[in-house]
Amino acid sequence: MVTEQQVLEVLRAVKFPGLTRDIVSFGFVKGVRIEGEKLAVEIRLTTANREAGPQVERDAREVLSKLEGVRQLDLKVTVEAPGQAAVAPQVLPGVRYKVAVASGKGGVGKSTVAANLALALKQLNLDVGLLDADIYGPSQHLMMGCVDPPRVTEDEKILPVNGNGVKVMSLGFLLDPDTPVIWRGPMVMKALQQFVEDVAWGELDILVVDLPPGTGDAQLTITQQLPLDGAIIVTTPQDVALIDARKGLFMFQKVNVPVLGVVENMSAFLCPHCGYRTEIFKSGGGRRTAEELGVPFLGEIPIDPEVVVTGDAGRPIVAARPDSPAAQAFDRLARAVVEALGGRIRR
Ligand SMILES: Nc1ncnc2c1ncn2[C@@H]1O[C@H](COP(=O)(O)OP(=O)(O)OP(=O)(O)O)[C@@H](O)[C@H]1O
Repeated sequence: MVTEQQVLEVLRAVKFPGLTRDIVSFGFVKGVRIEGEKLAVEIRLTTANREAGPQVERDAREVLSKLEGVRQLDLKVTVEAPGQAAVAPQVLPGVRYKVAVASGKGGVGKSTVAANLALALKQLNLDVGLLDADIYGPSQHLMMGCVDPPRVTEDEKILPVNGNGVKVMSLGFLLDPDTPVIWRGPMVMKALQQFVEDVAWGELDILVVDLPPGTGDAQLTITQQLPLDGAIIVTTPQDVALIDARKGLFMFQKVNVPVLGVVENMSAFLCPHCGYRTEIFKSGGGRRTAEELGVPFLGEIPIDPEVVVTGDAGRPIVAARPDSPAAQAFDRLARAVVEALGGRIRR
């Protein structure tokens, strides 16, 4: 008799159309039932690509029909669009909005923006969570000043950690920083699934998700596991960053996640002594890119050494120095995000 293990093994040969990843590691195989020589397999895809369903069905049927010991195959492939109402209630039911913070390239300050955005939303009296899904360099637990690791309740739910009033869950709590990224893949996908299924987020108005930088398979997988209501793309004003910001936009369009807008970080330096504005990395590119791409421009965050110091100290600038120009820029960003989500954000 065929085993579930064997079934999953052969299904690993079925790649998600257009990607190098297979449908098993994406978590699309939802059920395998074996009764004697009868095999029933259910595959549920989350994608906006209409051709994906028939192609996966063809490929899966081909590999499954070659399994010895199977006489009758009942294969069911269903396709749901990301963010579709049918999917949303199962995933994070207490969370009103899930918004990703993404960047086309590393080092543009995506994590800094995610942390401060979460805090600025908190200051608008919202219940906020922050999920750090940056597999390459999870840093939110440090930036948000979370000292203790998460606790597990009696019914085996993980409690997010309080960081400056925001509920924080970070891959950094789980990953040994020395584990090479190449080994992290399966562990990370499992951990992310847990963040969605086993973390007691409770009732939240908004969950901010810090994505890994870039626009590859890892980012796509995460955006497919989490039905997102929107994404914010962080860029710096240099041309290279702007080119990558465009890639970010196209990635979200591919998976049908609305891009709420572009934010330009490290925009200009405002001298704290005389107020003089110096455009260290140029300025205005974020706005131009947003206009070209037809998405809203959500604002500019100035370069400020205090952003680094406060982030490293575990109390980001929005919490530590709410009157500073950078904190005020984050406040404007938070209001723009609320606006982009339709204004009525409270549960
Ligand atoms: N507006 C800002 N002014 C000054 N420094 C900033 C600003 N934003 C971010 N930084 C600093 O830039 C560095 C990179 O920021 P951060 O780690 O948030 O980037 P990232 O895009 O998330 O990086 P990664 O690609 O590693 O995920 C940090 O030292 C951070 O403190």
